[in-house]
Amino acid sequence: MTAPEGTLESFLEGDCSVSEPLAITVTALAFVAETLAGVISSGPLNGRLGEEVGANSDGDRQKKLDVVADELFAGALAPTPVRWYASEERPTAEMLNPEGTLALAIDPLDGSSNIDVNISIGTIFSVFEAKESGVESFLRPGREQIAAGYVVYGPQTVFILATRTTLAQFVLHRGHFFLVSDSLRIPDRTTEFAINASNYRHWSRPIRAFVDDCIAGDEGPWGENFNMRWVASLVAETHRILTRGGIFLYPADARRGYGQGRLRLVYECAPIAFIVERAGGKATDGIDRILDLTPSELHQRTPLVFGTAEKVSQVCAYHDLPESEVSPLFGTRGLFRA
Ligand SMILES: O=P(O)(O)OC[C@H]1O[C@](O)(COP(=O)(O)O)[C@@H](O)[C@@H]1O
Ligand SMILES: [Mg+2]
Ligand SMILES: [Mg+2]
Repeated sequence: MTAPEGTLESFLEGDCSVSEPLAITVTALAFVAETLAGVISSGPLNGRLGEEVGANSDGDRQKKLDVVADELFAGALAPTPVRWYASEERPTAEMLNPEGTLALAIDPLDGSSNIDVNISIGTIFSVFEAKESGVESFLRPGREQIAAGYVVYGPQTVFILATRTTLAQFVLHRGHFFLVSDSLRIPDRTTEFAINASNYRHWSRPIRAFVDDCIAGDEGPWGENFNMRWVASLVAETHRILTRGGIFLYPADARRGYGQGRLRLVYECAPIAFIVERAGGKATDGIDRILDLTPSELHQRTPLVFGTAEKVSQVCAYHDLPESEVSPLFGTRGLFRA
């Protein structure tokens, strides 16, 4: 076994981009992540964690573990410098510590549909300097984040932390998160894409055209074969792309309620975009940079396309193609052929 390089605690102490309030907050998040990892790994021995217990303010069904995770995070963060807490599971931002200087948005449990089937799930978080009100603290462009991260509860429990200057990966081992990498880079080339293909008929023409051209493989304009993955846990897809490259798409589609896709800007897309950019990748809504979008409400959704920079740029280019080029009747998309 490789000797661990140090713990999350020692990393937080030694990294000058981590202020004391941020270090205390991240330590509390890691404490809950460790607790949740234990709860999740016992599965049904802890009762039915995937049981439906209601719906959140956004209309999503809530599973028991969604609620348990939200309460654990809110409880652990209450004595930290977090002034404003915004969660997928709560209608509005809530004040935790009136003296606090930070605002933290969280998807306490990401990938809820995978709870009962023992597939990787996770937590996503985003940190800003707090402003006077909860609304002002979160309804601002994601580029103003001071840190973001995620946890994957999978075969390994992995904690990813991005600050304005660093991106570090830790793995849980015997009660401590150990540093395993501080130089994650998304590979520059990829032939792997991730999208829920069951929605094909609901997509816009540029998205269909891009996916058609990936599926066409070495007979298509890119001249190479692609592989496809869909885990249905954003954290797991992000971690795969951070590790071996790829492109993820959750576009807008024509289904009722999916006009802005499925994923939430404040506590899913913005933190993932912050991490992906730190790793040299790109994150857009298909056209515009995610980190430049200003949300108008806490639970706002946005289409999300992220991963290997070259591929994400190509999706933007498909949106600029003339209608004739993305028409289903157009068999030989000329513009991208070598
Ligand atoms: O079931 P679909 O439509 O493929 O959506 C899967 C997506 O939904 C999510 O589960 C949404 O997150 P939550 O589980 O936190 O609501 C993402 O993790 C995942 O990428
Ligand atoms: Mg989620
Ligand atoms: Mg969730």
